[in-house]
Amino acid sequence: MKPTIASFPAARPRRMRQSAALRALARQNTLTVDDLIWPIFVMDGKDDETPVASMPGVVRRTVDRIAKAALEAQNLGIPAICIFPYTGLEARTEDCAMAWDPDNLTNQAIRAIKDAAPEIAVMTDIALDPYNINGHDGFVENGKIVNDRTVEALVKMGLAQAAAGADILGPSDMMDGRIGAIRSALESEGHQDVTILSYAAKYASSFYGPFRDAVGASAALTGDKKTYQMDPGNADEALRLVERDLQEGADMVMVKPGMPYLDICRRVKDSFGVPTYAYQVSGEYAMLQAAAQNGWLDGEKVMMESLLGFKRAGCDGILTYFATTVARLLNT
Ligand SMILES: NCC(=O)CCC(=O)O
Repeated sequence: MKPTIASFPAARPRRMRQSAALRALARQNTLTVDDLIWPIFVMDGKDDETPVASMPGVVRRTVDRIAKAALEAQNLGIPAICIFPYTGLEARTEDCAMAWDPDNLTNQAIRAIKDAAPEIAVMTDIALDPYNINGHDGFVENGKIVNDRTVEALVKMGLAQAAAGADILGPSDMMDGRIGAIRSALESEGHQDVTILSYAAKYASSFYGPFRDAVGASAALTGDKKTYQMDPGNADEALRLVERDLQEGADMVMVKPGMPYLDICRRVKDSFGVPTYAYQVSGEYAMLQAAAQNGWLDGEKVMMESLLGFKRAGCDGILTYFATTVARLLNT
């Protein structure tokens, strides 16, 4: 589209910026509570929570507290909540069997949320890393992360989450062929209405550091995830992966991290026009919070501006640790 504009002084673009009223009328993108997905951390125990040191304002909660938090989120109008389990070394094994245990932390949390806050959509994470002794998203054989055997395990993990009542499955593992395998298993096991939000373009990023502290993965992880997550220099590959995941049965797609990858969000939205999400990851959150705590940035303003940026880049929603803070602000 090429806008037709007069030349100066007939055109004075500042006219439309002169008052809050005119700016509001002309504003193309806005952030609403409907755009938010709230990632939360669940841990073992009862009626307890512990702060995540590298993510000021974020806590890990026991299942009962997760249920309360979900109800609070539902009351704020937040449409979805995404569960990540905190797992110590004792939950981690070579065969990752806990990942598809019907009573693992995630599945307990799904049931508790469904009970306490039935209207909020429950999203999960599918990857073996919380239960893997070496912290990888897939099985490791002779130093290599193996694809096809991992996909079989991811299918079991997804089916257990669907059986527990998850509304949105989020395969974040970046193995090849997992979306198709999960989709056909859901079909044949009677879970045809369960949606898949594929982490289609997930980059091997250094912005995940605080998250790995939050879920207890920092100590477990050996090496890096560069053989399965995307190279930060690539853009066209993201479009190929999104297209593939859509063809395999994803309902929604995600770009991750968020702020450094807004170009990818825009290209994905323009190319496919499907529900597109970005994950404003832990490092992005930590960065903004640290600067705000030092008085170097206005925390509230940069929070809102950073999230509006995702809307402008074409996203339909954002996974953000700021979700409840933003919702409260938008609701006042
Ligand atoms: N699979 C989930 C993540 O890797 C989250 C990353 C983050 O928030 O840094």
